[in-house]
Amino acid sequence: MLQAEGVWFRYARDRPWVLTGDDLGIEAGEVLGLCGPSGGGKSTLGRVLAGHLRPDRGRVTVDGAVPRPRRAPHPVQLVLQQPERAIDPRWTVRQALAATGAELDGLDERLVHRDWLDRYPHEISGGELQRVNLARALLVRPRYLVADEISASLDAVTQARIWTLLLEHCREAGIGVLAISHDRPLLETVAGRVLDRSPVPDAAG
Ligand SMILES: Nc1ncnc2c1ncn2[C@@H]1O[C@H](COP(=O)(O)OP(=O)(O)OP(=O)(O)O)[C@@H](O)[C@H]1O
Repeated sequence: MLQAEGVWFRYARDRPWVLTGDDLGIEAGEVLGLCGPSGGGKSTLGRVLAGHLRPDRGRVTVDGAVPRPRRAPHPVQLVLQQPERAIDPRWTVRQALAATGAELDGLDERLVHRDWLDRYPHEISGGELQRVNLARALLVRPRYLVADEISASLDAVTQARIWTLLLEHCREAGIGVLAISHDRPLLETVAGRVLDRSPVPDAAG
């Protein structure tokens, strides 16, 4: 299980608290939706869960232990809205995937077609690039995936296609997913349950 236990976080000592004792649990293979207004702290929570930000108080555990990836990839991978920011434009798709250190044998070819491998990011569409971005996160065999607005800039057909492929992969591999979006109908379609995050009232620390 991926668990946040009493997590507090603020970006600096002189900044307000964004997370104030948050608790959250995701079972292996579960898809949990996280909804809420802009600025409510959804992305911040996602980044804390994926180990990109360290909580000021509280902890994040995977199966009861705080992940301490040194050479191994983090068991919680984070994928964001804009794949063009995540993938170096000077690398081909193959190079971007290989940079994870994982064998390309494990590539999910439903997500990434072979004939995209030797193209550069600008030579595939935005939806295709997001599929590469997801495949890259899945290539390192995470236990959990935080999908933060991954389909927000895509048309409805592409959005549905991406979620279908992603959920299929995660179901087969038993990967738990935190789907973050401001789009509640989308979350109700893809997730088994949906949590609402309200903005933090002025929190004392
Ligand atoms: N790098 C940062 N440095 C300082 N403050 C930040 C940083 N990132 C986010 N914040 C602040 O933290 C608060 C929560 O932001 P966050 O991005 O987590 O919310 P969100 O619910 O994901 O919003 P949105 O739906 O607009 O993406 C906001 O007040 C935001 O301004």
